[in-house]
Amino acid sequence: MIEATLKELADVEGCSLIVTTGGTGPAPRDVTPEATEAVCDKMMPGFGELMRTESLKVVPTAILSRQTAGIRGHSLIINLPGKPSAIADCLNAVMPAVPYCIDLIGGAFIDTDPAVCKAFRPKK
Ligand SMILES: Nc1ncnc2c1ncn2[C@@H]1O[C@H](COP(=O)(O)OP(=O)(O)OP(=O)(O)O)[C@@H](O)[C@H]1O
Ligand SMILES: Nc1nc2c(c(=O)[nH]1)N[C@H]1C(S)=C(S)[C@@H](COP(=O)(O)O)O[C@H]1N2
Repeated sequence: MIEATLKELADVEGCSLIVTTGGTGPAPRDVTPEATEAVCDKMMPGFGELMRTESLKVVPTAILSRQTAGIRGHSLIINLPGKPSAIADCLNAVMPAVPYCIDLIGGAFIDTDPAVCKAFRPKK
């Protein structure tokens, strides 16, 4: 079901950015990273690495999240944990790199409010 939803958002709805919440832990029902890998053409391990690194500054149990990210067509899929504070910690960590990543995969041009998050695009 997660796989079908991710495919629909990417292929039918044409979403440039898809974020999932929850299901990244070790419990039997936590299968979001598996569903993400199953539908992606290419994995982006740096996202999970950075999100866990930042989350570790907040909670030692950050290592329990298997969150990852990947590319399907012109869509970037990012896994976030289910806890609202974890969502904020993780999105704040990776968001500056998201617009440029979406540029590189041919998605929509993403602008951010610099007061909230300053997008980083390397100078051409
Ligand atoms: N919209 C929300 N508002 C407040 N708290 C939330 C919300 N969504 C989830 N939470 C809390 O965040 C925690 C983890 O969220 P959630 O249960 O969705 O993730 P999960 O990975 O599916 O977890 P589990 O497999 O343990 O059920 C839970 O303690 C839940 O109460
Ligand atoms: N920033 C942050 N990351 C976090 C947490 C948190 O409270 N804050 N909780 C951890 C815990 S306790 C778990 S079990 C994993 C997986 O959470 P999920 O199953 O809701 O995705 O995320 C981890 N990452």
